[in-house]
Amino acid sequence: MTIVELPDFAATDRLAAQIARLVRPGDVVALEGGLGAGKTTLARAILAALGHEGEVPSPTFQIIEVYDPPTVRMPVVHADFYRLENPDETDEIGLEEYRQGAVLLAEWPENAGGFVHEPGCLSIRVEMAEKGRRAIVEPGRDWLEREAWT
Ligand SMILES: Nc1ncnc2c1ncn2[C@@H]1O[C@H](COP(=O)(O)OP(=O)(O)OP(=O)(O)O)[C@@H](O)[C@H]1O
Repeated sequence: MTIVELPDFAATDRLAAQIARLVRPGDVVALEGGLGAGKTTLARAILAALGHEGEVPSPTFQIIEVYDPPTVRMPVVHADFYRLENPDETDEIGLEEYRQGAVLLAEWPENAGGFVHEPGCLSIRVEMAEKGRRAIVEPGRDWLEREAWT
C-alpha cells in the first residue's frame, strides 16, 4: 500500500501520469471514495495522460463512456457504478464485452462487486486531506511486477 498526497491538481496529474505509463489493456483502476472525494477528477487526469483531449462527461447517468484510439493510446472504459443496485447488473450493461482489450476506470467499484481479486487491479481510495486530497494506492499482483510506486 502506498499513500500519495494530492494537495493540488498538479499532484493528481503526476499520479495520473504514473498510472498512464504503467497501465495495460485489461487492467482496472478501481477508484473508491465518498461523494466529492475526487474520483472523477483522477479518472479525467488519467484519460488526459493517456492522450485524451477535450471533455470527459461524468458517466453517472450513462454508467459507461468509451474512449477509443486514436484519441487515447489504448481503449478506455470509464464507468460509474454509483447507481448500480446489484453487481449482476454489470452483465446487463455488457461490461465484460466493453472491457475486452480496454482499461477500465471504475468509480464506485464496490457496487460492481469490486475488482480487487483481479491481478490487474490498481485500487485507489481517494480521501479528503487537510490540503486537497490523498490517494491510498493498493496495486494488484500484475502492477507490483511492473515498477515501484514510490
Ligand atoms: N487533488 C485535489 N486537490 C484539491 N481539490 C481536488 C483534488 N481532486 C479533486 N478535487 C476537488 O474535489 C471535488 C470533487 O471532485 P470529483 O467530482 O472528482 O469527486 P467524485 O469523487 O467524482 O465525486 P462524486 O462521486 O460525487 O461524483 C471537486 O470540486 C474537485 O475540484
